[in-house]
Amino acid sequence: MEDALTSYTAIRQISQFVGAVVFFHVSEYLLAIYFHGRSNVSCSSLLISKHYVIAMGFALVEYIVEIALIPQWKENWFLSNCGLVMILVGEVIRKVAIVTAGHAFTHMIRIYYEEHHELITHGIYSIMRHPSYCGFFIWAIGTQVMLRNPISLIAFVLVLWRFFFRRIPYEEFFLRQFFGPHYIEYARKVPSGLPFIR
Ligand SMILES: C[S@@+](CC[C@H](N)C(=O)[O-])C[C@H]1O[C@@H](n2cnc3c(N)ncnc32)[C@H](O)[C@@H]1O
Repeated sequence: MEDALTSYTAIRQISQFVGAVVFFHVSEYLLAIYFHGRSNVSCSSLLISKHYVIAMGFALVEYIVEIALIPQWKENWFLSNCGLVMILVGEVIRKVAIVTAGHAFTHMIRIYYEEHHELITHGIYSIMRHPSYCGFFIWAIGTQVMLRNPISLIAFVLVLWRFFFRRIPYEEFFLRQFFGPHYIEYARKVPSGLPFIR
């Protein structure tokens, strides 16, 4: 067990995982401060919820059990590197979305119209309506492909898809209230950016 955990494979894959997670959360927090000001940003912008900690904790436990029992399984570097590429691509898509939306981007879904909230339809928002969700979806699944965690991979796909399947209509209910026909027209032309979600 100790040998497996101190192997090159384990050290590299766990470091990549921890690095990806730390970079994701710290950069989300710093961007929120940049666009909304320190006094308007709370620790919730670190995006660390109870469910998230359970999911990531489960993924780490799965990784440790599998590398101890079937270390050769973790050594398919082609797939692991594909996961690393997904992490980078997902991170870039998400951050491009945040920077493009700027002040309009809030971690909590706005349920009241705020002055200066403009509808963003340019840049990456002209390709998909929910680029930050698309980016997070790719990023999170990429972490499990990189770790070569089959159980967590399936669980992440199902749980995240269901989460966005519920969140997007809720968010868009308010966007239609705020921007009326402009949002309806935008949503008619531009896909959501998540598979099988209109
Ligand atoms: C967590 S952000 C996610 C934004 C978007 N769903 C995405 O994936 O890039 C949620 C906030 O963004 C705002 N929002 C979402 N789409 C928007 C758009 N096209 N223009 C302006 N604000 C938007 C919503 O009102 C909500 O408060």
